[in-house]
Amino acid sequence: MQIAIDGPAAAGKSTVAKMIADRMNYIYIDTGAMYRAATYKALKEHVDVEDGAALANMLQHTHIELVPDGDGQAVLLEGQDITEAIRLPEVTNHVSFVSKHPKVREEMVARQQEMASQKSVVMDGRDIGTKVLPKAHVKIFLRASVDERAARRYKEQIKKGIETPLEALKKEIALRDERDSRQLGKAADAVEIDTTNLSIEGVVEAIMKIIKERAYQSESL
Ligand SMILES: Nc1ncnc2c1ncn2[C@@H]1O[C@H](COP(=O)(O)OP(=O)(O)O)[C@@H](O)[C@H]1O
Ligand SMILES: Nc1ccn([C@@H]2O[C@H](COP(=O)(O)OP(=O)(O)O)[C@@H](O)[C@H]2O)c(=O)n1
Repeated sequence: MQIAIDGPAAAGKSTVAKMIADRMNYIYIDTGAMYRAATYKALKEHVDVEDGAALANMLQHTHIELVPDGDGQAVLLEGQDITEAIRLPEVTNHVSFVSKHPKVREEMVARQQEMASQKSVVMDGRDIGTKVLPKAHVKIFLRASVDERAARRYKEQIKKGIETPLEALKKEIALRDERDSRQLGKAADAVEIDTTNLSIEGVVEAIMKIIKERAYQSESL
């Protein structure tokens, strides 16, 4: 069983994907964390984020692991825990440059498909329903207005003790939407959910309903 959840930054993908994985007892795979881990390493090793060949070469010697950790998921790079570090603004502001290179995407997509071949998964990202798991049983595309997404990030950062002005977050999200526009895709058979005015529980319930409907449809075939 494969569940694909795509959408732009701060639409709520990882929050609901984790909750769905928990309820279904499936593995959760955060593909954004993999692109973030690659970006973290490129910045650390001074690999030019505009050089696709150099990045692809770097990836050949890069071991990224996603390990279940309590409610969430730890990210290990060559065994080192970089879970927190990959959320820092320096990584966030460079990740779209790394993820735009076709050679980088090819390698990441292959790794993600391999991860999904072993077990039932809920995978979130930008191209899961279109490229990584085109045969996913359930495909969801989450949207929310830029204002709402910026407000969500703002609250999240305040909780972490970081105070970035709301306007700056709004600009950052709008810029990343633009830079990610080629990576982000809504599959023709994806169900779109606008989460702007929905609670987290509301989104989870809507997705659970779709999963149950799909399961019922396949049983009655
Ligand atoms: N429907 C929602 N209503 C309010 N806040 C939400 C909703 N969905 C997610 N959030 C909050 O918004 C923030 C960004 O969500 P996240 O799941 O990290 O988004 P994404 O994975 O799409 O970038 C988190 O702090 C999360 O708790
Ligand atoms: N399947 C994916 C997932 C993420 N990405 C890239 O990785 C970045 C970080 O993804 P993310 O899901 O962690 O970002 P947030 O939406 O959580 O801020 C995105 O801005 C994309 O550039 C991608 O290209 N393809």
